[in-house]
Amino acid sequence: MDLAIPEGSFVAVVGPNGGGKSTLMKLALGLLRPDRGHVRVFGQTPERMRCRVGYVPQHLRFDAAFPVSSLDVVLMARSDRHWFGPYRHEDRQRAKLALRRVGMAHLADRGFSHLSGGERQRVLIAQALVSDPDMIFLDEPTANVDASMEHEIYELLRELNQHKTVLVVSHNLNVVTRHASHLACVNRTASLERIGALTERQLHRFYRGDMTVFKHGTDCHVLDASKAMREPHHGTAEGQR
Ligand SMILES: Nc1ncnc2c1ncn2[C@@H]1O[C@H](COP(=O)(O)OP(=O)(O)OP(=O)(O)O)[C@@H](O)[C@H]1O
Repeated sequence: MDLAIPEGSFVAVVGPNGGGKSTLMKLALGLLRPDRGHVRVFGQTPERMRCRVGYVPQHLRFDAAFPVSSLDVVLMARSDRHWFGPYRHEDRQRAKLALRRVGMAHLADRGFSHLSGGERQRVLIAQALVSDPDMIFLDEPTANVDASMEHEIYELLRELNQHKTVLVVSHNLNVVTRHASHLACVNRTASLERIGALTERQLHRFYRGDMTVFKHGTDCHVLDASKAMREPHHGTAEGQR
């Protein structure tokens, strides 16, 4: 694949299971090394630029039932700065600020295991934000949350996108196409398109199966379900928002 992510964009990474979405993110983070070719992040190797990239992985990296508070979870992202000794005042201030940015300051002392799925996801986003990265990668951040929390999380990402490049893996095309500026279709290869330029045929090619594309209204986010049922291929060839 040959892919260049424009700075400041909001990229939804889509594609079938096993297509390579998580692998692509891990390559860009320097967690995996490519067998061939090279990856550059802000013109440097991913390892050197890791401090400028925040990451919310697909699966929790620790036991969610472990007795730690929301603040502790966010602070964990600062632990690599000083392996010995307690966190510094600056670390705590940054962690509190990150929790405030995701609307979780009031639950800073609550046990992580006592949070709802959506609240946990927000804390994990705060963890990725604590060092104020220029780019944030999120791997299926709304996999276990309801539609309303999913909407809230995407609104938050859109807000973050005012100052940061955002890459989010999702299987919910209907939601991501409302928020993202670009779609990266990944299925062993990859292509990047502005949302408005993507065609239904391209999506078929990447998913290799049947799928229906809905055209979002430009001034209204509520689909008329009965109309959609009568016109199942509402989005037709252009299939954009
Ligand atoms: N460490 C690894 N070593 C070898 N193969 C791997 C490794 N990690 C993933 N793979 C394989 O690479 C392919 C792509 O996996 P990846 O997790 O990137 O897919 P994905 O698009 O994120 O899938 P999903 O939507 O199911 O999360 C899969 O066939 C997977 O089995």
